[in-house]
Amino acid sequence: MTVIHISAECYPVAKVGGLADVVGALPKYQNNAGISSHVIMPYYDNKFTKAHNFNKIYSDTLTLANETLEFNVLMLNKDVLDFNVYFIDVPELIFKDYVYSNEDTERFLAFQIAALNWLTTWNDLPDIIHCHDHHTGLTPFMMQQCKQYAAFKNTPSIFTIHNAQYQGWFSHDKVNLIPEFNFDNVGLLDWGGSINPLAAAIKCAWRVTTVSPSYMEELKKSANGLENLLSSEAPKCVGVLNGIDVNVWNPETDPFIQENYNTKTINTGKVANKAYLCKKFNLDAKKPLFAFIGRLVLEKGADLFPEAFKTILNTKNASILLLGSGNSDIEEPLKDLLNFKGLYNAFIGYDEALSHNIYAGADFLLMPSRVEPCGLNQMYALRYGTIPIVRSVGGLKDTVTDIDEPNGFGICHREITAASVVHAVNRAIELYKDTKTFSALQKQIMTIDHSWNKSAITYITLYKSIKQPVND
Ligand SMILES: Nc1ncnc2c1ncn2[C@@H]1O[C@H](COP(=O)(O)OP(=O)(O)O[C@H]2O[C@H](CO)[C@@H](O)[C@H](O)[C@H]2O)[C@@H](O)[C@H]1O
Repeated sequence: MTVIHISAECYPVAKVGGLADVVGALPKYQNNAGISSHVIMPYYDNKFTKAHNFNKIYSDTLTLANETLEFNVLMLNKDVLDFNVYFIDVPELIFKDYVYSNEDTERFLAFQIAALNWLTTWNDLPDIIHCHDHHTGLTPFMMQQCKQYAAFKNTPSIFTIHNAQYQGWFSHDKVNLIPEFNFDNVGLLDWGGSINPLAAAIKCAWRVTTVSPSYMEELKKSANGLENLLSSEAPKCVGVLNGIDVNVWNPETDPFIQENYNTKTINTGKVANKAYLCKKFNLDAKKPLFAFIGRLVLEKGADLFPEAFKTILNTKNASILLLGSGNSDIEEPLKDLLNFKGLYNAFIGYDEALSHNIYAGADFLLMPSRVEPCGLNQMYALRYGTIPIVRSVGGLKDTVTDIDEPNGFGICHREITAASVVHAVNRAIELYKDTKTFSALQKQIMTIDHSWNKSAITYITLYKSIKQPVND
């Protein structure tokens, strides 16, 4: 069975967030499980592509409205990433040093058209086309409806929703960017008067998955306008919990961290990694270290931090370190807290190596998300013996059990308020003081298996079960 993942991001080639981690890991685990799994992604002019050699394996032109654009398909050898990655290079549109921009309608449509144009030239068509998020949301529609892709009418498409907040909306004025299709079916593209790639994918894909079972249920009640669509398409939708790449995220071998450790050496390992972080960021290593890594947006609950952190820092009972960037309304008050010298620090930006050091050196990881389709950070934290403090929502609800529950190992809260974050942190401080329980918990959480092994097989079972679109 040959599966093609189509995605805007893939770690380590281009990463903005968790989408890259999933697309950079799932194909590896699927190949290990015995199928042939590949990735098609845009070619960006970034650090990774500059450092690697590519073979040009195909060249052609594509039509985008009235424009004819050249494109190339470049290939990176399987030995580099443990799976084949094919890069679509449309020099006029995609060859840039960023992943997302405000020309994305044209860029990602050109990407999807080029990918399908190239795939139609394959002698044996892939068995499954697996698309990820709205940037590839028009692919299931084009496979089903566009004359030039008639070859794909019987090829199952899977669409995974990593985040339904972003839908890729654009005006019907731009419908002519999409290759010719029977205009009677234009309604498949529409939701609420705009072309909505996410909605089109939910309507046209043979199966839809979300990245955790709880998120699937939550979307029926809150999906940025797509609630009714998701409820009516429920028979073809299923939640499959993300996994993590336990080779990339392994405290025993992680090349980014200061001292490698395992369950036997965690005590000294944690102390060394925490000492490094505290020295680098001028924090008090004697206090429990709370960290946050992620986008500074409402979705992640980051707006609760200024008030919550101020209350916590005033007690002088904790050190706090934050890594992320996002809305300036949230960034600014977080920068104002820098006057709590020795107790608080923030790195506003993106730094992959630092994120590994934080998972390794922090005692607790904060995730007060309003919405969390799955969340990978809590699973990375567990693997590094860092106790997650989460709001029980989406994938966080599916992966973290509160210490007061049977077999619990994390700290959970329900409310989305600064006070509930403070309350959760105070519970964590109490736990930290009980050194015996705290230390046993650190060891216990490192052994929880969140590798992709199980979910990679769940996806393969899903692929194999698909005989026809659910609505036929
Ligand atoms: N400033 C920074 N510097 C360095 N690294 C940073 C960083 N900010 C974030 N990261 C890293 O980016 C990834 C974030 O992954 P998440 O799954 O938590 O969130 P995201 O919202 O991007 O993903 C969406 O897709 C994923 C995958 O399906 C879902 O798990 C999630 O719920 C959904 O919102 C992690 O690897 C994290 O370490």
